[in-house]
Amino acid sequence: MTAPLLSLRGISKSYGQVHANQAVDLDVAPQSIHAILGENGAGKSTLMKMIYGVEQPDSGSVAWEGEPLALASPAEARAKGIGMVFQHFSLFETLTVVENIQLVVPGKKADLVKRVRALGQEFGLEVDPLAHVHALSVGERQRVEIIRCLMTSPRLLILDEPTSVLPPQLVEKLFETLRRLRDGGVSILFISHKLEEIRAICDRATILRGGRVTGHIDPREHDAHDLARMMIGRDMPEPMAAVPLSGGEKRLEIIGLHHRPEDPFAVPLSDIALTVRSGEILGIAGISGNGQSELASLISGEIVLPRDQRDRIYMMGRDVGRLDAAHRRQLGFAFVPEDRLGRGAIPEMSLVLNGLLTAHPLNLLRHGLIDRTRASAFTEDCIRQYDVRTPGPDAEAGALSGGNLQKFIVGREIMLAPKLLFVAQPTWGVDVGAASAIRARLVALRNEGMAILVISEELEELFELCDFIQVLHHGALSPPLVTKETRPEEIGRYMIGAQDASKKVIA
Ligand SMILES: Nc1ncnc2c1ncn2[C@@H]1O[C@H](COP(=O)(O)OP(=O)(O)OP(=O)(O)O)[C@@H](O)[C@H]1O
Repeated sequence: MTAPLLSLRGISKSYGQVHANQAVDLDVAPQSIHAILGENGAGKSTLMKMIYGVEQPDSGSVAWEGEPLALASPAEARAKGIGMVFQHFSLFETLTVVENIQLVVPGKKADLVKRVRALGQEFGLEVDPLAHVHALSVGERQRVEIIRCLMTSPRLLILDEPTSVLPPQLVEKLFETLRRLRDGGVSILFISHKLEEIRAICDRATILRGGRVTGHIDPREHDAHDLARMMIGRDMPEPMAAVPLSGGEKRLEIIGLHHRPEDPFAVPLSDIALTVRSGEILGIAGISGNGQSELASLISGEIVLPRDQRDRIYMMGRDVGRLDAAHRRQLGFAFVPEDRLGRGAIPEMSLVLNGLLTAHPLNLLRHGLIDRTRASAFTEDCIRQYDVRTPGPDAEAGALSGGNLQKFIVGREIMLAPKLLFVAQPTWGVDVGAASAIRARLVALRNEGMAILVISEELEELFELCDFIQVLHHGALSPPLVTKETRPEEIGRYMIGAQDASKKVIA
């Protein structure tokens, strides 16, 4: 093998009692796309943070082109030619796209605007350089992160789950970008839970389990089942079979909803209509930035409708358009937002307190004070049932790995036993084993009569979960399509606004 670009030997890192990485060896060859595989909490992000200078190893050595390397900060890593796109974004919401880029990339604003547009077009990462970040969807924010990284011309690019919020069309485009970068001399470290993607794009893979390397392989020589087994150490759980539709009562109904958000960068919604009944799962497909976050805010109650908009949103038979989130929850509504660190959890607070945020009605308070015993018991139950890997209920939410925090939030909301559950991006960042466990749980709840609404950019996920799918495009929803009778390409056509077929639409 040619001399490695980057070489790690015996790298270890602990956080208190948690051994996030133990004696990790890794060689990244020049011009390679190298996958780092492992279940939630296996230590992938920690390892990447050490390579990028965000964290420093407790022991072990790093060599860059054969020379010893010790990085005290990301700025030093960037100066060496190492760039990283994080799983959780590091953009300032109140600044525009180009202002965020200016913080890292030197240059005049006007020139940077031009470069952002040009790079966006070249790599299928279009985003308005003058838009404010707070008005962008998760998918668009990720595009900004990737563009910002490419603008520093890295020799090693670290991508932590880059495809998790990209629609299928853009994943293929991103892969073309990555191949082009590799052919141009850049090496890429690629973290993903999507095993088919790893097989499609990576030429090497290193597998981590419990912070240790369990193998270095060529992923093209193994099928996805093999890879999953190596990662989680056992076979994948079987999908849960859905019982026939019950035709139950309407738990969510939206009728002719128009909404023009105050924010000029947000997507206006027009004539939204959907129904979710007890015992069924409705999925909303679509490319991010087509109105998903606006629709989610209106359903969750984060935004209430103006006085003149009556009879637009019904939950459990009640007009809830003017009710806030807390009142909607009182009716039996629960919600998992897509943005787990901003809306789903408070990173600086313990899991117990994060549990209380929405689960306090489950008798976790006494005389207006927190009942520690019950609150801890609730949190421990959630940790156990949803296989959340953490030292315990007093751990800070922000210290959990991304997938483990997602499992915690999904678990907390399901444990409220809602009549209507709304989940945005249910398995974003969750490893394959845990993702199939979450999906199986959602189908089981549907079988027991819960009404479930799911927003996801992953078509495969929607096809596995949903009875019906509607597609959101430019703020308008397609009619409901019966999942069993619909092919993914048909959904794809609605996603890009090229479909007008009315067949297979339910009455
Ligand atoms: N700042 C921190 N403080 C305490 N523990 C931490 C911290 N960062 C990571 N950990 C712990 O280290 C372990 C490895 O976490 P890491 O984020 O590297 O996992 P991961 O493989 O990237 O997981 P995921 O796929 O869920 O993103 C986990 O048990 C996590 O809880």
